[in-house]
Amino acid sequence: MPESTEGKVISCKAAVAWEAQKPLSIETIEVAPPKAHEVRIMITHTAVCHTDWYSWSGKDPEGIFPSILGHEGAGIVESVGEGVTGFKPGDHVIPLFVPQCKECDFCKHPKTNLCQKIRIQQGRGYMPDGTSRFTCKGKELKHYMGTSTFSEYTVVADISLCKAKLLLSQINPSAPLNTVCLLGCGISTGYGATVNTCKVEQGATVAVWGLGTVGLSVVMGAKVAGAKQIVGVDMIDEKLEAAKAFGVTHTVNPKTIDLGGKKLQEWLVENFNGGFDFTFDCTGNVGAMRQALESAHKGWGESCIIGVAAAGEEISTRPFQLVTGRVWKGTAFGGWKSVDSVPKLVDEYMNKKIQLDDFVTHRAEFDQINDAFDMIHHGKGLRTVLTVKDPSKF
Ligand SMILES: NC(=O)c1ccc[n+]([C@@H]2O[C@H](COP(=O)([O-])OP(=O)(O)OC[C@H]3O[C@@H](n4cnc5c(N)ncnc54)[C@H](O)[C@@H]3O)[C@@H](O)[C@H]2O)c1
Ligand SMILES: CCCCCCO
Ligand SMILES: [Zn+2]
Ligand SMILES: [Zn+2]
Repeated sequence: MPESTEGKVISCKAAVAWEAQKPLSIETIEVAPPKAHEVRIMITHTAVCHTDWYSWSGKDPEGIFPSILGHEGAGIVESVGEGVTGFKPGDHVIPLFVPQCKECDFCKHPKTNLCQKIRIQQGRGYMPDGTSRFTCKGKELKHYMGTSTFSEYTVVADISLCKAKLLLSQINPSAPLNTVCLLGCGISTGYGATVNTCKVEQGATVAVWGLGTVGLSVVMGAKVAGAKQIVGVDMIDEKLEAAKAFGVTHTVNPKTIDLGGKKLQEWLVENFNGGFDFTFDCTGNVGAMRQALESAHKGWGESCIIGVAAAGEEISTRPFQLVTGRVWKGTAFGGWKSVDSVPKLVDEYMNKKIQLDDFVTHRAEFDQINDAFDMIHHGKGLRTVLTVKDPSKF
């Protein structure tokens, strides 16, 4: 049994983002013990979400450097700070970039999951007390999205963490951390956008722009909800082909389709019975967002923005699109009240109501993190899951 590290600074490996667009550098960093209402976690596995790449690109105002990025991870509690009651060393956990304090006005409101308790400091790259737990070569490193999973050890607020199990059952030892880490962001988001934000119903028609992990989890949610038609839109033919296995019934490549001089949304409205009950943007491209809105059915169509556009980008449409009954909305983390919901998603996976395994197209070692960034940026595969610190090896 390794010597206890409780209360001590831990030196460990991390992928440091020193500057925007510079390859992440595997360094030895120091991780301070958790303060009150904080938890220190050994990260066993993490994936790379497109948002990690977006923040790394320098276009994200909350992409601060130097920092430890990463927000789609899972791990094991190493130690807890004063006042933490819901976690103990050894618990299997998933860090949450949307916290749930259950005290703020947002947590108390049924229409949102956007807990605001630690929002300001999290956006500044700090823990709730306004300081960092990370240093490297004498320099302070910022936190990211309140999770920073690109490190063998990280520290999160206790309201930004949930157990990888249902709240009422014992720890679900069979929940594989190397797969349920995906519930930390992309899959929970797309699935939640469908079942929470839009409440897609049996027999609905759906169109999804962007067939990456988020888009395909929208497709999975639409299938679970009983949609009768799911149109997938992507510019990469391999993505369109792969999407059929997830439940897409029709595919459209905006780059190659013959629109007869029409806009894509006009063509879709003409060829798909006046448009769709629900459309989703999972690209981050404001042009695609407009196509999605204007492909929603007149009178009742709803369009949901999930994609994160570059800072300063704006969306536009003619007001008449909304006057005639279309609804434009958006979602963060699929509307899930995170601490309460993610353990239930773990069980939905374990009970085969939703699937995660097919979203893992690559597995790699932590040192290969830059390859994973390159792959997500070039639309190769879906999720690469990195083994950060393998618990079986010590
Ligand atoms: N709102 C949230 O809570 C939340 C959560 C996770 C991810 N995101 C965002 O969702 C988006 C998707 O994330 P991901 O990890 O699935 O990314 P991804 O890169 O795996 O998938 C994006 C897909 O969109 C396609 N695409 C890009 N531009 C397009 C266009 N104009 N028309 C059609 N297809 C286009 C790409 O080919 C790719 O297949 C990103 O913007 C990400 O930042 C938001
Ligand atoms: C808060 C909405 C953006 C979060 C994107 C996570 O990938
Ligand atoms: Zn994400
Ligand atoms: Zn709250």
